[in-house]
Amino acid sequence: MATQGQVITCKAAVAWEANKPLVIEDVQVAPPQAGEVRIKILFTALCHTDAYTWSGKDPEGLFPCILGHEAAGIVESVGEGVTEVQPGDHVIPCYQAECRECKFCKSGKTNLCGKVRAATGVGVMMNDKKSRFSINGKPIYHFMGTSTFSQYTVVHDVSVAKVDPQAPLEKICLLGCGVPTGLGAVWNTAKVEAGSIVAVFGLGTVGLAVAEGAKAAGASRIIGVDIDSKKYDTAKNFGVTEFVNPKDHDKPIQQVLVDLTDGGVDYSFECIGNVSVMRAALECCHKGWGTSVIVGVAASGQEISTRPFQLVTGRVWKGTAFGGFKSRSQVPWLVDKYMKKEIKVDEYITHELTLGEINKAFDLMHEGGCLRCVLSMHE
Ligand SMILES: NC(=O)c1ccc[n+]([C@@H]2O[C@H](COP(=O)([O-])OP(=O)(O)OC[C@H]3O[C@@H](n4cnc5c(N)ncnc54)[C@H](O)[C@@H]3O)[C@@H](O)[C@H]2O)c1
Ligand SMILES: N[C@@H](CCC(=O)N[C@@H](CSCO)C(=O)NCC(=O)O)C(=O)O
Ligand SMILES: [Zn+2]
Ligand SMILES: [Zn+2]
Repeated sequence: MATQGQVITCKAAVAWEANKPLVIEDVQVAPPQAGEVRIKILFTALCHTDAYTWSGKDPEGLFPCILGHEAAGIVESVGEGVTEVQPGDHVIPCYQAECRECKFCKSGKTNLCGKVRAATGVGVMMNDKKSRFSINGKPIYHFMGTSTFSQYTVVHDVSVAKVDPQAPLEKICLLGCGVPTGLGAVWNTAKVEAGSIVAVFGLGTVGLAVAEGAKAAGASRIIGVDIDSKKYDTAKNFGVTEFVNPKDHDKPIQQVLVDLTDGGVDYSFECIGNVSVMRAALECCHKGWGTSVIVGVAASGQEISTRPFQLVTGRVWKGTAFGGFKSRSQVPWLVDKYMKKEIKVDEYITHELTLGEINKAFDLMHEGGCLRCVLSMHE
């Protein structure tokens, strides 16, 4: 291939500083080194975690950087020793790696992987602890090991899922984060059983995917909780059977839910990133067995609290990263499920823009009507 082994200059949205508009720059992308893969990103969506890091509240946030972690593309070239993908393969970059060799991967207890996490947390590649992105010699940090707001990116080979080439990349890019997170929170982390009563706090993409997962698991009631009542109409299509707006009640929301459910829900999911809501989500769980899963990402310095008595009396507090899915093994399986129409993806896409319109896309994210906005990277 003509570009193999060469530096590629392409367009990328660079976050120079926290909260300052992203700037479309000509960025130099170095060739992949051993164990690395260079990907032509065709489509990327925006996730609230990109906005979180951009806001400056992420303790791992480094600037200047290239954000983005929910994308799909085609392998352009691979570094030495890469065997599982080759140029031309259709792939989804995975911010949660899966090396299949480390203590985490071999534990059988978690989807977290330890192989490259230290490097991805400080915005560099593991080989030489340097970035593959630069602008006129000035390094630009990677983000979450993916940096998909660039027409080309370099990732570790343990962070690439090879997927069905028939699958539409402009849709399956969503399987890089939000949708699997919600589905997996229900199926892998909570393991919701048929007949369960479920409460979902926050009806954005992640919360709606929780509802979808709970419906598939056979939940008998799926109670959506959101401060925006307009969310209920859409949420019904994803399985939400009842809706509660905390603003319509004088009582604390946990009490409202306990009263509605004869003592509390079997499972609750916090899909917002608000530590007060995390407490409410735990405390609305049924005594003796109710389990609450934290999915939302809260800002640096925020802490959760509750009376220990809540746990002493049998409630369980858990969290989930990427819904507990093993990325390289299970993202292709999720793509296949989408192709068989067993899970929704298209329904979460409310807007489509281009890379050049990325700041507008971030503005849209803060509007109630936006679930996922997909950017076409080469228009
Ligand atoms: N753990 C993971 O692996 C993982 C993966 C993806 C996203 N996330 C996180 O999940 C969270 C949700 O992501 P999203 O894309 O669905 O976000 P979103 O902003 O689209 O959805 C959040 C919803 O919460 C509602 N809300 C806000 N404050 C509320 C309150 N006090 N009470 C009730 N509802 C409230 C909003 O109206 C909105 O509908 C974010 O924090 C994101 O960073 C975590
Ligand atoms: N740097 C952040 C981490 C935030 C966080 O918890 N990220 C989630 C993914 S959010 C995707 O939209 C996650 O999977 N965490 C596990 C991991 O990062 O290994 C902070 O410190 O707040
Ligand atoms: Zn995300
Ligand atoms: Zn591993």
